Formats: sequence, C-alpha cells, structure tokens
Amino acid sequence: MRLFSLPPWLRLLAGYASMYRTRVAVGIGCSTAARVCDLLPMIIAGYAVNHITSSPDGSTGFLAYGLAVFCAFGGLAIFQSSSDYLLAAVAQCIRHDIRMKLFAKILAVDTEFIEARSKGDLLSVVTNDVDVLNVFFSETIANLVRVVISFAGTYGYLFWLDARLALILAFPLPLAFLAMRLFSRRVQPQYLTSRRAVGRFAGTLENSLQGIPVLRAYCAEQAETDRLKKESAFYRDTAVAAAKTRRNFIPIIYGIAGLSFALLIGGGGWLTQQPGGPSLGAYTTCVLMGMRLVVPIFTLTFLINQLQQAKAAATRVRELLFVTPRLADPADATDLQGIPETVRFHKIRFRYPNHPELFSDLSFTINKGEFIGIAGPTGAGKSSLIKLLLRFYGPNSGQIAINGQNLEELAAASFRKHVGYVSQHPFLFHGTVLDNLCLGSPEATDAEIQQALRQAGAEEMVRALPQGLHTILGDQGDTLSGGQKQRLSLARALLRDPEVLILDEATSAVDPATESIIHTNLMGLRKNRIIIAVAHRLSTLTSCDRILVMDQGGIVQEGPHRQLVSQEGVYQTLWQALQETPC
Ligand SMILES: Nc1ncnc2c1ncn2[C@@H]1O[C@H](COP(=O)(O)OP(=O)(O)OP(=O)(O)O)[C@@H](O)[C@H]1O
Repeated sequence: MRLFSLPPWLRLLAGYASMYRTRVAVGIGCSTAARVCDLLPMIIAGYAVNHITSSPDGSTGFLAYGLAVFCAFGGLAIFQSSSDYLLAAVAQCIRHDIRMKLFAKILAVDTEFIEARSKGDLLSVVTNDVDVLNVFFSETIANLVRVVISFAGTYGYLFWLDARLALILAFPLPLAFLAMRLFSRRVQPQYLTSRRAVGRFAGTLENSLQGIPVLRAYCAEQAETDRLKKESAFYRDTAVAAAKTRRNFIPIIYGIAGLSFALLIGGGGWLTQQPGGPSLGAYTTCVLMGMRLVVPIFTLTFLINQLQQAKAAATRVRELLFVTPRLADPADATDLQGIPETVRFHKIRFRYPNHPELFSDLSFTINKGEFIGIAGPTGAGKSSLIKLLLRFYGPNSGQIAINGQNLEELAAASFRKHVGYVSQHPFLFHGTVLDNLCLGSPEATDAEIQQALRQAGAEEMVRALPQGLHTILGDQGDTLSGGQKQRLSLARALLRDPEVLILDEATSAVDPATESIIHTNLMGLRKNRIIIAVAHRLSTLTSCDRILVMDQGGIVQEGPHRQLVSQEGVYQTLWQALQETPC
C-alpha cells in the first residue's frame, strides 16, 4: 500500500502502526486465520449434507466431519485470542506513543497557542481522542479483517461452489455500498463536531473546577451549572444527531441483508430443485453462509461508525501535532557562549496577536552584578517584558541580545538553563515540597536545599509543615497560603543558583517583615548575576541598583530610587500614591 495515497488522518495512524509492523502483521494474519476457521464449519456442513444425500443408508465417515468442525473451532479460539491480544497490545503501545508525542508538542508550541486554547480541550485531545484511536487499533482493524474476510471468503467460496447462488446473494450488495457512502458523508461532520464539543465541555469543566471557591463566594453555582449544562447539552445533541444518522442507516443495511437472504432462500431453493441446479449441499452451505453474513453486515455498520469516529479523533490529534511553533529553535540555533553577562533590549516593538501595539520602542541594557527593578502602572507591560526575555513570545521587530547574541538565534534552553524564574502566579505541582523544589535541580544536595529555603525565607515554614519537605502539596499547591507558595517558588528558583534571576511580583503576598529579609538576602546574591524584579510595591525596589520605569510602550524613566523619587514623572506619582495608600 502506498502511504502517500492514504488520506492524511489514515496516513498518521499508518505511520504509528508501522512502528509495530511485525506485531500488526501477525495480528492481522491471526485475525484472517480466525475468520477462515469461522467459515470452515459451514463448508464442512455442505459436504456433510451432500454425503447424506448421495450415500446409501448406514454410510460412515461422519466422525471426520465432526472432528474437522471441532478443529476449526480450536483454530478459531487460538487465532482469535492471539489476534485480540496482539492488536490490543499494539493499540496500547500506539496510544502511549501518541500521548507522549502530543505532550511533547504541547510543551514545544508557542505560549501564545497555549494561552489562547482551553486547557480542558487540550486535555480532551490527549485523553478522549487518543482513546478513540486506541479503539481503532484494538477493535476496528480486527473488525475490518472480519468484514473483508467474511465477504471475500463467503463470496469467493460461493462463486467457486455455484456462481448462480452467489449472484443471487450478491445482487442487492451495490445498494448497501451506496447506503454506506451516504452514511459516511453525513455522519463524519457530526462526529467531528461531537469530538470538538467534548473538548469544549472538558475545557469548561476544568475551568469550573478550578473556580469552585470563586463560584461559592459569589453564589454563582447555578449560573456556572447553566453554562456547563449548555456545553454538555451541545455535546449530547451532536452525539444524538450522529446516533440518529446511524439509526436511519442500520435498517437500510438490515433491509438489504434481508432482501439478499430472502432472494437466496426463495430463488436459490427454486433453482436447487431445477434439473442441473446446485446440489443440496451447495444450497445448505450458501444458506448457512448467507445467514452468517448478517453478522459481518452488522459489523460493517459498526465498523463504519468506528472509522468515522477515528477519523474525527485523528483529525483533532493531527491538528495539534502539526501546529508549527513560530518560536521554536531555528535549525541552525547556536548555544549561548559563556554565562549571561548582558541583557540588551534594542528598539523592541511588540504586540500580542490581534491586540494593539504594547511596546513601540523598548530599549535598555542590564549588566552582570546589577539588581534591576521594573516599575510602572498596571498594564504597562512589565510581565510582557519578562515573557519576551524568556522567549515565551517574540518581538515583532528589534532585537533582544544576551551577551550580544540574538536571543531568537539561540537554542532557548542554552539561555533558560541559566535562569531562575518566579512568575506572577507561582505554580506548584501536585507532589511533595521536595519534588517542587528540585524541579529544575534534581541533583541538589540537602545543604543546597536548606540554603535556598533560608534565602527565600521559607526554612521555618517548611519545617512547620506536617511532613516537612515530604509534605504533599495539593493541586497547584492549594494547601499553602499565597505567601507560602511564593516563598517556595522563590526557593525553587534560587536552588538553581541562576546567573539570571527573574522575579515577577515574587513577594507580593509575603508579609513586609519577611519580604525585607528576602530582599536583603537577594541583595547579597546579586554579585556575579543579574537580578530583575518586577514589583508594584515600590518599597521593595528602593535598594535596587537601577529601576526601569515602564509606560506608554517603553521605558520612560531609569535610575536608582533616590533619583527617581526626586524627579517629576511616573515613578514619583506611583511612589506618592503608595505613601498615601492607607495600610
Ligand atoms: N497573553 C496575552 N494576550 C493578549 N494580551 C495580553 C496578554 N498578556 C497580557 N496582555 C495585555 O498586555 C498588556 C500588558 O500586560 P502585562 O501583564 O505585561 O502588564 P503588567 O505591567 O505586568 O501589569 P500588572 O502590573 O497589572 O501585572 C495588558 O493590556 C494585557 O491585557
């Protein structure tokens, strides 16, 4: 089979199956043998009937027919179980492979894609859609073999046995193929909509579960239930619509099967009685095989159903697998030379997709040994600047350079491995405190862990936890307070002993006394590294070497706190507002 002539979704699945080609081939071979064994008893029955009608009374040899039928069943048992096992095992392997590939892809795609797409929908592709593909490999392939062998075997044998009877049985078949074509065309968009609806429902559900405390606080349970109900109902309706299409199709197929069988019983019976007509044995075999065709015909409806569902699921899997990350490392990416010593933003223009321009001319330089504060009103772009530096997004023009090397031409990991980052919304994974701390530093020693905790003002806090470092944190660290989460995130960043430490509102939820201790610790760490701290609470930036003040798409002021606070401008306004804010 030429792979490139297959439709894209099937080409994707064939590609995965080809990695297990031996097992798939043996599985299909066993399934084929099982179907042959399944047909054999009917053929043997025909011979037995002919034996009865053509032999004198008291003829022997029937034991051989019985034995042959028994052996056929034995073969059926062995081949069927082997094929089921092999195809199920391959299906599990492929499910695993596709899941891992999808997860790797999700990790590689642009932040823009992840931020725009519902997490529940992504989850649905990796779980539900991949499960549908598992069914394709474990059941659909076996069903396909069942149908092909049953039809080809039955008609092949019957044509050889008596072409007239075979023709009678085959007469209505073109109608069945026409009906199947119509069914496929109608049901495919319904299945695709239905798969997308599952994704949307999963997205809404995930969002609702995360927001349960907010829903409770705002007594919005009913409103959220209604929202979820709408998504669930949409999914239900699309699935029911597909089931309706299938319901309309099944009677047509059974009708055609019934017509086929009726013609055989009536027409074939008449023909058998005519001089020169088929033998009674041939008629018996034909009737038995005709009856057995009902099962494959039913399987065929089932099969088309499964194929259409697999197509819809594979289409969604493909859509995700084939997303091209714009910010992926270029093919000729180079590694950062040495450790980061200078960070330079030069004439950066940047806008989020479909949003107005955020930075029209962002330029600054930071050198090793500096503790830089970033201040500015809400929405000025402080966190966006950090996202550009981490290459979560790319500038529309201008250049970000590390040690003079263009960030976009670097292998991202060669820079990121020098970075410790605490985001505005610190994220902790389900697992122990230790697991979370060692995320970027699996080799860290006990002494290093304790030191990082001390620097982040988290030593006492961790000691007070029920199992200390081995305490399990709930999803997203929900069993900790906001300030505790921030301190653990800071300790995680410090444990990497990074040359570039980026803190985005990293201590905003920590009490002022602890925050002051943390800052003193950080000031002591700035020698030989670059520290960038974004903060609204300007009091935390007063000891910074320099503060970059952002507004209106760029840096509007720059200097140490003392200088800025004495100058008229954005910083002074922010500082005065802070002084006037009642504690
Ligand atoms: N992923 C995104 N897609 C589109 N717009 C975004 C995205 N992230 C931020 N923005 C917009 O970019 C602007 C700057 O956001 P950013 O978070 O960088 O500001 P900030 O200065 O850090 O604000 P704050 O002080 O409130 O944290 C805002 O108008 C925000 O709505």
